[in-house]
Amino acid sequence: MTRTGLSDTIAAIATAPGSAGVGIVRVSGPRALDVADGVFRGRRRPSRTPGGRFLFGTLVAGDGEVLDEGLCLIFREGRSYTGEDVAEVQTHGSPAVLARVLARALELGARLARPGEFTLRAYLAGRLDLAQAEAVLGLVEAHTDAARRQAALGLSGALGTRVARIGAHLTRTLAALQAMLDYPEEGVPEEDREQPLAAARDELRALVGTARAGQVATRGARLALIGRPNAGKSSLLNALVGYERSIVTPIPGTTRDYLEAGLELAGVPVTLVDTAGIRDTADEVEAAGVRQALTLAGGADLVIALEDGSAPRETLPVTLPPDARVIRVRTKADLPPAWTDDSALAVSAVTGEGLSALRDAVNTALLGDTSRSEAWLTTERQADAARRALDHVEAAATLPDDLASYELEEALRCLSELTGRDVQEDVVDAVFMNFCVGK
Ligand SMILES: Nc1nc2c(c(=O)[nH]1)N(C=O)[C@@H](CNc1ccc(C(=O)N[C@@H](CCC(=O)O)C(=O)O)cc1)CN2
Ligand SMILES: Nc1nc2c(ncn2[C@@H]2O[C@H](COP(=O)(O)OP(=O)(O)OP(=O)(O)O)[C@@H](O)[C@H]2O)c(=O)[nH]1
Ligand SMILES: [Mg+2]
Repeated sequence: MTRTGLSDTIAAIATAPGSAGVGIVRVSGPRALDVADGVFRGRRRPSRTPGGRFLFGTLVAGDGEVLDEGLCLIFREGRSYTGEDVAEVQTHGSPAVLARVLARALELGARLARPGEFTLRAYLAGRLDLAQAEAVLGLVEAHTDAARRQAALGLSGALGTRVARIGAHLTRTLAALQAMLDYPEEGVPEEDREQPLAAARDELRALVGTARAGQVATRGARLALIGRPNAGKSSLLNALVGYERSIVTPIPGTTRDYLEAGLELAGVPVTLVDTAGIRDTADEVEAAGVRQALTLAGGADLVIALEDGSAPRETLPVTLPPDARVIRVRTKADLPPAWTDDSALAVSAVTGEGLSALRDAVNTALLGDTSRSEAWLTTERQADAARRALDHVEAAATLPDDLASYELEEALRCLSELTGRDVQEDVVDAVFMNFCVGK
């Protein structure tokens, strides 16, 4: 479906809807410069202008009415974002102007671009690999610096480089195995096959280990605040977001329905979820809130388990997720402690004590010790391909040479899928489905 009409000339508004300083209509394809000739009037015709130039002039409707003044940028085939002839008409950023310029381009024979079609064309022209195309989408959607950094790394091809390094280890191992099968009497030194295989395995494990951080950085994370009534959950949420989002009273059982608040923690978009205090209760409404709290804890990326530090300790009547997904907090640290526990962070919502240590702990729990300068796996598609590659590599280590070769070839296939050199059309289509029109 995405693959029909790829030699058409396409047009779309490339800037966000609404008023802005400047707005852009982008046209790409074999007739892009003819379309530009029809809508743009300047000292030269776009079709007579070399690539890499821009012209100043007016934008005109079919009946000659001047729509706006603006610029026309000219890119020639082979030296443009899509690889095709491209004309960009840059107007004042008015939705009314942009709508008329686009309408004129369609009148002149362009068709409306499908979502992601400019970037799809760049991919099909070999100007971007699939991981880079995903990074373009990630950049467009990046609302935090952590998301932007990973997308920019992906776009630069850093993920592709990391994957290629693993592929090179696998190819070396395969060559050694092949030599052993072809010339068994000659023998191949142990280090020629064991070492590259171990290197590939270690690097793949590290790469797979970045998937959680990569998805958290791009998609954000949900953090559930869990504890007994009066533990200080709502107060902590308010302290973290910096305003009175949730009702706080000295009465246990204040929060019944859950509520959410968004904030940015260490560059990661975080949704904090305040929940009802967990206890056995005969109150039907409160009991429903308690059940909801347990469900929310189960679905969260990270649970913050709060215990009142100013009162005798009572264990939480719930099974928490594994340690990596829980941060324990002793609340009300401004009051004399009724108990202490080294595994619980002391925090006061009143004085702010411990809040920055809590932010650090959240950051570590979400992003781990993954190096920030290396490219991460940022989509589930990438993570899935890397995990399958790792499975094959781990299988290869335990198998006789001929079967190991097969596993390594499969692993290489998964890696090339990751960067998009060997992917099914429907996988490519699924990636571009998420794009907006104009990208
Ligand atoms: N106005 C505008 N800004 C934009 C884009 C765009 O298309 N238009 N981009 C789009 O998303 C991004 C920039 N990406 C681009 C990537 C390659 C080329 C390009 O024309 N490359 C040619 C020529 C290089 C050169 O002259 O040195 C090439 O690689 O051959 C243009 C934009 C972000 N900013
Ligand atoms: N001194 C002190 N009091 C606190 C602190 N945090 C919460 N409190 C008090 O503890 C009581 C309960 O606080 P909440 O934040 O409503 O507790 P909660 O866990 O949301 O309670 P429920 O919604 O009932 O489950 C209130 O009287 C708060 O003022 C703190 O850090 N220091
Ligand atoms: Mg509350």
